[in-house]
Amino acid sequence: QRAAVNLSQKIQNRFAKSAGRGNIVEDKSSIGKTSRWFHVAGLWEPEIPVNSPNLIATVVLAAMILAALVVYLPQPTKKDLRVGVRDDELKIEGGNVVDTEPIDLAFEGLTLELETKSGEVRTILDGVRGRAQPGRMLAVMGPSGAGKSTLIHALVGRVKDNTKLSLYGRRYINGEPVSGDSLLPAAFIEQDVNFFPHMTVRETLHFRVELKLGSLLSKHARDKMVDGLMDQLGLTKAADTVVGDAKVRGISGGERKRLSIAVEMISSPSVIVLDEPTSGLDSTAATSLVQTLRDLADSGKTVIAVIHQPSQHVFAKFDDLLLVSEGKLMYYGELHGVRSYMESYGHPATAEMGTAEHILDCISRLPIEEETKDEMNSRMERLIYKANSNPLDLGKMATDDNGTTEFTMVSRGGPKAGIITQFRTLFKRSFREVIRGKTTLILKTVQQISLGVIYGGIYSLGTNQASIQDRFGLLSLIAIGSANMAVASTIRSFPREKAIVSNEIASKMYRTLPYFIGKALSELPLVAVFNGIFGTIVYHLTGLSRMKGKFRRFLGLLTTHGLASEAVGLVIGAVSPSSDVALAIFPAVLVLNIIFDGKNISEENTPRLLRWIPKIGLIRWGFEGLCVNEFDQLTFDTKGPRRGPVAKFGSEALDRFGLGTNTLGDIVKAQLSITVVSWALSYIGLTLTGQKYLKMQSFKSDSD
Ligand SMILES: Nc1ncnc2c1ncn2[C@@H]1O[C@H](COP(=O)(O)OP(=O)(O)OP(=O)(O)O)[C@@H](O)[C@H]1O
Repeated sequence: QRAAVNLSQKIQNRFAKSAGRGNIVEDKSSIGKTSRWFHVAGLWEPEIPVNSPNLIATVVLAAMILAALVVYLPQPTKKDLRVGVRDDELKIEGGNVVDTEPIDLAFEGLTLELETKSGEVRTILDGVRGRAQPGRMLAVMGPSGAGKSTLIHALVGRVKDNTKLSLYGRRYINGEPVSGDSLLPAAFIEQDVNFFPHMTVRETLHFRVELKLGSLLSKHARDKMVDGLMDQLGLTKAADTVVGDAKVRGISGGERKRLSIAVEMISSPSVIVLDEPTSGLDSTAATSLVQTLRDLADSGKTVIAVIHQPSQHVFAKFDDLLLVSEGKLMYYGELHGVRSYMESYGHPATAEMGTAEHILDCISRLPIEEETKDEMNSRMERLIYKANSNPLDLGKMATDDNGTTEFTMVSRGGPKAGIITQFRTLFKRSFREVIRGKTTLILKTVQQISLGVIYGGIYSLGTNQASIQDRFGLLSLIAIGSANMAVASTIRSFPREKAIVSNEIASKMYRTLPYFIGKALSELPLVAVFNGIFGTIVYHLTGLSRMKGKFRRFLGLLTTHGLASEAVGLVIGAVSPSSDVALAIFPAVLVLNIIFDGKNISEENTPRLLRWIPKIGLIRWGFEGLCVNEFDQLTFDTKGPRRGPVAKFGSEALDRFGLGTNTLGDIVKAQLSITVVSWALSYIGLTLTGQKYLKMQSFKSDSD
């Protein structure tokens, strides 16, 4: 008995010490107003001499200002355009975008080298040349891995920046050389274009038209343009169907391809470059899509498309052909001449064999019929030699300076739409996505209700001493559970959205800031609703305190906690290149947050270097807020079952974990600070991780 009394005394002493510790740092009156704010946000620690948290705040603010300056200050125009080719300044006449000037695109010496892990250099493209002209369609064909996709990315200036890659070559537009860092003003349609799945075809086009042409067109003219584009690309039937994705049933594969062309056609670009537009389509859909491209070419556009195993119908719609194999040019010329060309080099096709199939056989390093290995190699060498030595007119203009002066294509200015239109349009899109994801909405509702019922079925809080432990346990689980859910759902969806958004920002449709504000605000109502559902059930079933105002404050605190958690999810998503990376980072972030949630490790025993973590801890502030709200003014029976020392008042119970030194106001401010700083970090992350492209250096031989 004596030992038990001693132990109890020891524990009480320890708690008393812990309660005292809660007051050690707390002479807030001596801290100025601003410092107090930092203190609340966990960014100020008066008694730590090296003020690292404060340093973090300063660095974050400085980085934000720098990022804002980089993004918002007018970018200098590199060099004026010397020829009639325009940048992305659009001209509008009679409510329509005036067709941009036809573009004749020629290229030579396109070479891409990759430094492999062993230090060797692998040549992915090897001096490819060719020409694409207005009113004509150029097909790029070759075996798998030949370099077709790389070639068209290089042509438009979109080979992703990578220190292991070196890109060489020269491009000419209407005979004049363009600089290596020029992004061609071309519609570039990748193989898989991502769209927001819950928007209809019409809404997707409206969104783009509004942001791309902004105030240049009236509402009526914008509607007319959207109808015109749908008509031109055969999308009228699907106008009011949602676009969909792998999970959401939407328009067909062919219609998706058409939509990706339609969104690029808004600014009526002169060049249309497509990476395998027919892949995944049946032969009727493929033929009909290529006919649409044919119509565009006939209207004066320059069309370049990588095609894979085309049917004879599809193949015959092209005018010119560029064949590559192992990164080397195998043929460039008119399409109708290729069969006889191969025949003239000793590779006749049987009558029943399709031309496309035959030429792929001719340019693949695989034996044709009885061919020996040497014969196969000599066939390849002969074709490579001929393709590269045949004279080719690139339409180069004679210039005084031997064509060495390049002109740079730059996109002048920022988005066409004003900042308010950008914000309004982006908010509308985000909100629509949030509320139209019916399956997600239903699942989340069921999830919140069942969680509330589970907690309600387990916990039954009274006012005895044991209920103190139950209260702490329940509130801790609520804080952990709702943070986990909010962060996880944000990082699952955001990286995919980021891919779309980064492209849209890169094409100067809008700025990062209005996107962020629109996204954050659009999610707020749903955070409040779901927390409301869960909070109402759990609050009433478990028997949390019914004192006046506490339930309302409980819901408010859950909402600010949810908001802060979503913001943290956004940072993880913004700095991660993919969902997989984000999901890999997430457990570590969550575990750290749980460890330092305020009750799992005491402040005294926290390694000194890690003491800043609880100050910015998501769960710590959520847990503390819920506890302060619940225990405030609560009294407990001093008899009956108990865990640890007796606490008559709620404040004594709070003291056990060193809680209760911050007011609810302080806690909400801390949660809002976490939210704002997380938004700022995500904004910086998104701005700094924007896509960069490799600059094309002049010919390989020049630089060797
Ligand atoms: N950034 C890169 N890093 C490493 N290898 C690359 C890179 N870009 C291209 N390659 C390699 O270059 C080769 C050509 O790739 P590319 O995608 O251009 O081929 P493709 O002809 O379009 O093939 P497919 O028809 O199968 O799509 C491939 O072997 C690819 O792995």
